[in-house]
Amino acid sequence: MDLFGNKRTAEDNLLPYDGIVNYFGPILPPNKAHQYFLDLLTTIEWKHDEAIIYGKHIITKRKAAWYGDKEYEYTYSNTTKKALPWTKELLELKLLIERLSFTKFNSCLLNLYHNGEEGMTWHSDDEKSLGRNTIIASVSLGAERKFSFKHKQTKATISLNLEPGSLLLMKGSTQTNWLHSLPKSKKIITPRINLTFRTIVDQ
Ligand SMILES: O=C(O)CCC(=O)C(=O)O
Ligand SMILES: [Fe+2]
Repeated sequence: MDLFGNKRTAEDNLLPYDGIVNYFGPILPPNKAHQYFLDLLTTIEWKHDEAIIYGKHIITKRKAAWYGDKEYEYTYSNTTKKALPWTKELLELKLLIERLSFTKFNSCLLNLYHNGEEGMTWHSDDEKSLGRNTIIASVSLGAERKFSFKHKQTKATISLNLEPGSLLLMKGSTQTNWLHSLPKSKKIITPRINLTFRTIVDQ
């Protein structure tokens, strides 16, 4: 709801300037969202992420996985992953998201946060392989979590709750001008899965 009692819709831009973020709210009924959550828990090849940060070998508590049309390579924090072939559930979700966003995606990064002690620090998804003004579609399953944006220059921040079964689109110059994060919270004791559908420009 805004100040005037009007309901927010997917057309509203959550960012005041320098980028576009659309929140669709739940796009799956609760029972379907829960079934996808359970299916993805067992069918995805979850692995603890390894990273080299300040020369130190780190193994994250959070688990991750990388899928795509081809064996796309995904590199961050000095480690590289090769995309695995789509599973049945991922293809179904990809088709649904493509219909709602009028956008084609060729890859998906998944994250599994076991509870609120796991999160993701401020970053932008501005890897060269995504190209400029890339569109990222983020689907959330499981625990509801807070998600925040911070402008790189003005430091303005915007937060929202990502509900289970919901869709969030980040587009335009969002990744150039804004950071985003999934803050940790001691109150959250149940797991969450996040899928970010992406488009890798040809490698
Ligand atoms: O878990 C989330 O909602 C965000 C994940 C994210 O920012 C990413 O995978 O780049
Ligand atoms: Fe991100």
